Amino acid sequence: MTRQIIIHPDAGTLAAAVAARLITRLIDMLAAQAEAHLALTGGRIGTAVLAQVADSPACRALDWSRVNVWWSDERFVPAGHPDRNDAAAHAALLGKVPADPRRLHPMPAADGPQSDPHEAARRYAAELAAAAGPHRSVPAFDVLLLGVGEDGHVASLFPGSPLLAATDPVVAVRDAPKPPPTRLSLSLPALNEAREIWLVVAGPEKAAAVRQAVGGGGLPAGQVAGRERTLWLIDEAAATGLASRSPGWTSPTS
Ligand SMILES: O=C(O)[C@H](O)[C@@H](O)[C@H](O)[C@H](O)COP(=O)(O)O
Repeated sequence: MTRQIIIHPDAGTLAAAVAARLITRLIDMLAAQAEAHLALTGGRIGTAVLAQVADSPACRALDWSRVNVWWSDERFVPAGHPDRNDAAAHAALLGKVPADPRRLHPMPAADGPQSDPHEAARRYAAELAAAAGPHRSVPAFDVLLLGVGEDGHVASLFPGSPLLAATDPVVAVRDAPKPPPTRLSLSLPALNEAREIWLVVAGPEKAAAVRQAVGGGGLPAGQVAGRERTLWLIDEAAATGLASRSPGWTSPTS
C-alpha cells in the first residue's frame, strides 16, 4: 500500500491537478473493469475539484455511464437544500455529464421516507450492501475523495466523537461541530474499504491538521487509509511546516 504526499503551489492548481488525476485514474480503471465506484464528499476544495472535472476537455473521454457515485457523508437536510453535498456535486459536475441516474447514490434526505437519521443511515447501508458484492458490506470504492477540516475531521467524523469507533458502515451524526449538526457519514471501517483514498486539502488553516494527521497524531484524517493507496493532495499553504520527509510517506521531494 503506497502513501504519498503531493504538494501543489496553490488551491486553484491543486483543484485542477486533482481533477486531471481523477479523470485519468477513472479512465484507466474502466479500461480494466466494467464499472467504477467513486465516493464524493462535501466542502469547498472537494467541490472545486468537481467543477474542474466538468471544465476539463478530458472529462468527455470518461464513460460516465459506468461510474457509480456514492457519498462519504451528507448533511441531513431536505433534498435539494443548498447545504446538501449532493446538490453541490450535481451543480458542479453531475448535472453536466451523461451519468447513469441508476448509478448515482445520494444519501437519504431529511424530508425523505426515513425522517430519522438512524433509519436513514440503515437505509444507505442497505444500498451499499446491495452494490457491494459477496462477503462485503460496502463496495471497494475505487477512489474515495475526502476533504479535511481544520480540526482534522474527515467526512462527518469529528475528533473525539464516539462514532470514530463505530463498526456499522453508515452512522448518524447528531452533534457535528461543523453546521449543520445532523449528518450521515460512512464510518472509518467503511471509508477504509476504499482501494484509494485521496485527501484533498488547501489553505494555511489546515496545516496543523495535515502535520498531525500525516505524523500519526490520531486525528480522524490520520485514521483513513486506502487498501492500495493513500494520497494527500495538498497546496503549499496546507503543507506549511510539514517535514520534507514525513516518516512512512513518499513525496516528490523524497
Ligand atoms: O460535509 C462536509 O462539510 C464535508 O464532508 C467535510 O468533511 C469537508 O470536506 C471538510 O470540512 C473540508 O471542507 P473545506 O474543503 O470546505 O474546508
